[in-house]
Amino acid sequence: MGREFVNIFDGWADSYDASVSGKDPEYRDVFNGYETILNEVAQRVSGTIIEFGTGTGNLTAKLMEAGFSVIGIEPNTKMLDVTAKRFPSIQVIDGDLLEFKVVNEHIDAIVSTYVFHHLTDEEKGLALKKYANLLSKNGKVVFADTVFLTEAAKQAQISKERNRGFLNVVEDLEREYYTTIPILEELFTEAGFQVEFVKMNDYVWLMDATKK
Ligand SMILES: C[S@@+](CC[C@H](N)C(=O)[O-])C[C@H]1O[C@@H](n2cnc3c(N)ncnc32)[C@H](O)[C@@H]1O
Repeated sequence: MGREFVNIFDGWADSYDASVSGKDPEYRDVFNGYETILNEVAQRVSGTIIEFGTGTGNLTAKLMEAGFSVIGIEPNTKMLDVTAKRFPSIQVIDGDLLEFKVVNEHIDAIVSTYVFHHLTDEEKGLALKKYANLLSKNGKVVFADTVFLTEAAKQAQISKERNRGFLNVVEDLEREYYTTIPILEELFTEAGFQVEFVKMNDYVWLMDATKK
């Protein structure tokens, strides 16, 4: 479940770091302030952390630099290999946002950047309930991802990208499950979290949730 987009990353593993550093004009706005976004996520957590969708390990690096204990979970074999080779001292295991096995660990926080939109809204709700069961009171979920204020704002952004010929971004926005702040607020609250949202760029919002 939630793995329908995993193969797309086979073709992106080698060029992903060029995209996040702004070399792909189509994705420049999506990754605007990428380093700040990763730092902001890392600053809001501590302890033993599950990171979903490690990709090439850029958020993992921030968490490791801060001295945290990281368990990486990544469904794409190529991406998993990149993170595992970059950080041989940590566990990077095959799994996804919904299906993962973490044995005998006390988990303080769950993080991800540019990943949560791979789940439908229904799956997002199931995943958040699963995370709530794994965390103790005051445990944290901190995600950063493309989110829109409203469905109308999403459609306006798709039109803007179509008008400037950024058809890869249009395809991405129409293919995957980019959702809205009110829907996410409801899903986090229903799962037992208190959540706040912080706008990071034209696409990305940070979701900082604390288990009640
Ligand atoms: C856009 S990349 C983000 C990588 C990294 N987190 C970053 O911020 O640079 C998305 C990552 O999520 C992974 N992914 C795709 N579907 C997933 C799922 N259902 N659960 C967890 N990770 C998933 C992809 O394989 C890819 O490594």
